Amino acid sequence: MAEVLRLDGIRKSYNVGTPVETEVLHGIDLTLQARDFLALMGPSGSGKSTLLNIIGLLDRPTAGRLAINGEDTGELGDAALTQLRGRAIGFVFQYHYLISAFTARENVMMPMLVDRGRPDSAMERRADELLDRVGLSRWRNNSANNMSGGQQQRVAIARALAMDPDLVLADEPTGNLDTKSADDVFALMREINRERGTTFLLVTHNDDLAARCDRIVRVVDGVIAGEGN
Ligand SMILES: Nc1ncnc2c1ncn2[C@@H]1O[C@H](COP(=O)(O)OP(=O)(O)OP(=O)(O)O)[C@@H](O)[C@H]1O
Repeated sequence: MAEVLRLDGIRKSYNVGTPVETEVLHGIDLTLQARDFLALMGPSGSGKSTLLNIIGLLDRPTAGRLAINGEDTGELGDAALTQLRGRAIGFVFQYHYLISAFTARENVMMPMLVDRGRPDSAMERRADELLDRVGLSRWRNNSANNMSGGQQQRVAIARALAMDPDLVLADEPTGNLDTKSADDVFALMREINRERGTTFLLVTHNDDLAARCDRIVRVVDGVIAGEGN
């Protein structure tokens, strides 16, 4: 099976070279295969967001090796990292970060615009297909600020899929939703994982949702404290 992500001995310190230098990740090893659906859990301050930022190529580790689709990222410069991030990784956050004055379709087109520069009809078709998939066909011309929290999070999921990523990183994607919307949004991610084989890594504090993932990895004080399912 294809290996999407490999972390070997990832360490991360903040404020390096200052008197308050602190190491918050102390050697993380983790492998994700295509089709994995993994919940990352752990107490507040344990290092989950730090780890997610490193996996998402938004921050670099202080030590250790990170490979995406078999490609070692340690040697890549900033431009190459940005390009790899855009093509291989989709992001869903607790707060959707949609552009509120843009329509649902325009929001979903954003990653394609960043990649290709100017809008074209193929982007529109792709955005419409994705909105159809997340159940929002009829809403494509609505501005994001006229949609419910659950609908906005569905738009954010469609946007995360715009570049057909291998890996979707979701940081408490249902943390801001009522129980029913949270359930629907989780079920949608699960369906997409099964249909497309997209790998998902989900940070959650919700035990019920975690129990519905294939793997649960617990981070405590910057180390992996255990894995179950
Ligand atoms: N930019 C930063 N500079 C210095 N310290 C930081 C920075 N970001 C995070 N930390 C520290 O790193 C540790 C891990 O934080 P992190 O946000 O990764 O934890 P978390 O598990 O995501 O927590 P939560 O569940 O509350 O989001 C904490 O002690 C935090 O204070």
